[in-house]
Amino acid sequence: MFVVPTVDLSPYLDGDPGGRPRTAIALDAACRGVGFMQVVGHGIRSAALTGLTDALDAFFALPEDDKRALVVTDGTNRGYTPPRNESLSRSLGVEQGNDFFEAFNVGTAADGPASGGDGNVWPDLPDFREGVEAWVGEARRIARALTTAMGDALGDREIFRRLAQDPVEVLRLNHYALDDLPEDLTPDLTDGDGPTGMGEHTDYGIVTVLWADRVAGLQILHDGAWHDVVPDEGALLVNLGDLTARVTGDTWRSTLHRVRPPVEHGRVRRRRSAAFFHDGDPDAAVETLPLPDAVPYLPTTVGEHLAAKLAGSRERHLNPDAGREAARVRAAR
Ligand SMILES: O=C(O)CCC(=O)C(=O)O
Ligand SMILES: [Fe+2]
Repeated sequence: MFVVPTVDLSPYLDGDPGGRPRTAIALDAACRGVGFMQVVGHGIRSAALTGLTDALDAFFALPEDDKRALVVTDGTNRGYTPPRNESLSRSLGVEQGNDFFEAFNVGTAADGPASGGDGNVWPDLPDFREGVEAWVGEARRIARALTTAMGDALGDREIFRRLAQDPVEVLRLNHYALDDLPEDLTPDLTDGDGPTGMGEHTDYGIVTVLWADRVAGLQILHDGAWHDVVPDEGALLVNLGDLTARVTGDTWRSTLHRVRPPVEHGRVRRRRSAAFFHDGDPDAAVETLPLPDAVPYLPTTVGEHLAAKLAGSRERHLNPDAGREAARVRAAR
């Protein structure tokens, strides 16, 4: 049976440091096998989660015009993304229609606008910014603990920290809801088989810390088949991104995933998620470590790699430099 392994991160947070070797071993197994894990022992207080979900609900309930006023056009990965504006599968060089998710992004100065600053825009909603920033603080704390544990598991505690002194970090709030099913999709839809909320992709960075509703929809590719994944009660999902696959020469996996929220009685079931991408410093060099089974990638920098991926998903240029991931998607079709 397919299982997403559980990793207790508390020894790397406020738990007993004596538990670290055990956590590092469990993490290594999860990273080699599935590339996704259920993370428990993260210590996030329920108030922080309520702050996040209240902010998310308030934002996506705004009138369309208010949301569209927060579309950012300077090429940065910020602000509102209306439905059907992106195609995540193009970040892999795979052609597909546009995804129906809508999203809102905030991030750090590391990939902010050329004019300086973090480039964030904020809706005029009480407590929104506080709720989102508090969640970013929690997700960042978890990402740091994870990269320390990942370093331990590879025998070099600082390996990922060296790539992320002042990193690109983006929080994307995702909302999957469709008032009307698009006509061109309706004939194919039976209960349980949804349209593409978010196309198949790998995440771009080092590691992703994902909170999601306990509603089906997230599917991950493992051993050539797509599997539904729902977070365990109180758990966060964590997955590895392409930069980690590059560093480890695919010893650890940047797992393909997609979102197809279920259709119930002819309607898509609403689903929410918040993905925190911990992506590294733009000018950090990314090279494959000499691990026993590593299949080396050509050296690149964090910035060059992210630019190629975002050009695919946002500007619809098929990414020609993602051959290994694209081959896996095609093989599963
Ligand atoms: O909504 C989800 O569960 C996954 C979102 C995701 O994969 C992403 O934002 O990169
Ligand atoms: Fe993702």
